[in-house]
Formats: sequence, C-alpha cells, structure tokens
Amino acid sequence: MSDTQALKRRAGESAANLVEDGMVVGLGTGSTAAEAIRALGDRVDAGLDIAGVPTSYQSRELAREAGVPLTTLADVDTLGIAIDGADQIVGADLVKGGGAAHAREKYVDAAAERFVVVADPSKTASVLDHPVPVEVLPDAKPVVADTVRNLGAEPSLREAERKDGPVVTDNGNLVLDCDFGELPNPGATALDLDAVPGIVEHGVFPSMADEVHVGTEDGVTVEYP
Ligand SMILES: O=C[C@H](O)[C@H](O)[C@H](O)COP(=O)(O)O
Repeated sequence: MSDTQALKRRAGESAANLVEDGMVVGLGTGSTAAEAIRALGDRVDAGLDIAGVPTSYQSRELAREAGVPLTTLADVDTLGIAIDGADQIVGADLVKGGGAAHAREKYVDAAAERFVVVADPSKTASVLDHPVPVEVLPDAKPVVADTVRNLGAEPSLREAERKDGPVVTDNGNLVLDCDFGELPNPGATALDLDAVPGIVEHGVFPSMADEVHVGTEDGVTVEYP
C-alpha cells in the first residue's frame, strides 16, 4: 500500500468507527471512501448491524465484497451518517466528482443527519480552485459548454482512460470538467450551475461537510467546520 493510501485508510477507519448499531450509512465513492467501506465490512464481520446506501457501482460492488448489507433511500426513514471522500476541501465547502459519482453522492450526503468527509492531507486547501465536474445530459453538452463559458469557466469533456471516447457516468451521462480558477463564493457558483438546463448535477458541495477526518502521519485530525 502506498503511503498516501495508508493515510486514506486511517481517515476511513476513523469515520467507520463513528457508525453505531442500527444505523443506515451512505457509502461514498473513491479510494478514500473505499477504505471506510472496507473498515465497515470488518465491523459487520464482528457483529455490527447496519445497512449501507451506495452512491455508485463501485461502492455497491465494494460493499458487497466487504459484506456490508445494502438498502436504498426509498426503503429507509433516516440516513444517520454518510461517509464520503472529496477532491478538495475548504472548511465545509467541497469539490467532488473526480470519480464522476457526484450526482448520487450529493443527494445521499445531503440526506444524511451527519456527513463525514474522509481525506488525505493533499485534499485540504485555503481556497477552492479545483475544476468542477459537471454531469450533463449527452445531447445538452454543447449548450451546457457554452453556458459555463459564459459563467467564466473553461469546460473540457472528460475522456475515459481505458476506452476510446468519453467517460459515461453510472447514470448514462457525460462529464464536463469546468475550470473556473478560484471559487471565492462556492455557494453562488453552485446556484449558478443549479440553474443551467441540461446539467444533471455538479461537484460543488457548498457548506455540506459536518466533519472532516484527515489521515496524517501521526494519526487523524478531525475538524467540525
Ligand atoms: O466521484 C467521486 C467522488 O466525489 C470521490 O469521493 C472524490 O473524487 C474523491 O475520491 P478519492 O478519495 O479517490 O480521492
């Protein structure tokens, strides 16, 4: 395991330890959330009684492998906690969607009573400036690209690494990575993008994190932004 992955594991285990018997847990996507899912699987093996709501194909398959029972939002009354990674973190503001899972992540993370972000130290910053992943309906790509240019961003279609052509999300859509430079007011950028027809969801998660667990060489730092 790389040094960075070991830090992600620390963060994931720390968040997984917050989960209590009887809880429904939102299962985030990505290499850090994966560590939390594996740690939850170990706790289920030891007798913890929970159900997980996956946010992607990846998190569903990983939860199955780890032995975490699964459910859906439609089948539960409350979601006690969601554990998810992030591409960049400034206080409670996040940019997410490096794995193109941000649409499902956003409604699951928002539905949780407690949204816990897990990360390695490279994810924390003093200002958000990560390109914003924007999931678009395929036919809407040209008009959404024009609109985000008018909003001041440079969009680029996310290409797949191991297939010819673009990334297609779990929902059958495309992703435009939109470089706005700095995002001094993430809430305003989120509202701008919310209003664009053809956008399914974007990766600005303003004021959403309740807790941030960062794995470090010495342990885990926990912030309550
Ligand atoms: O779409 C993917 C998600 O938003 C991930 O949670 C995010 O990209 C962070 O992933 P990782 O923990 O692998 O850096």
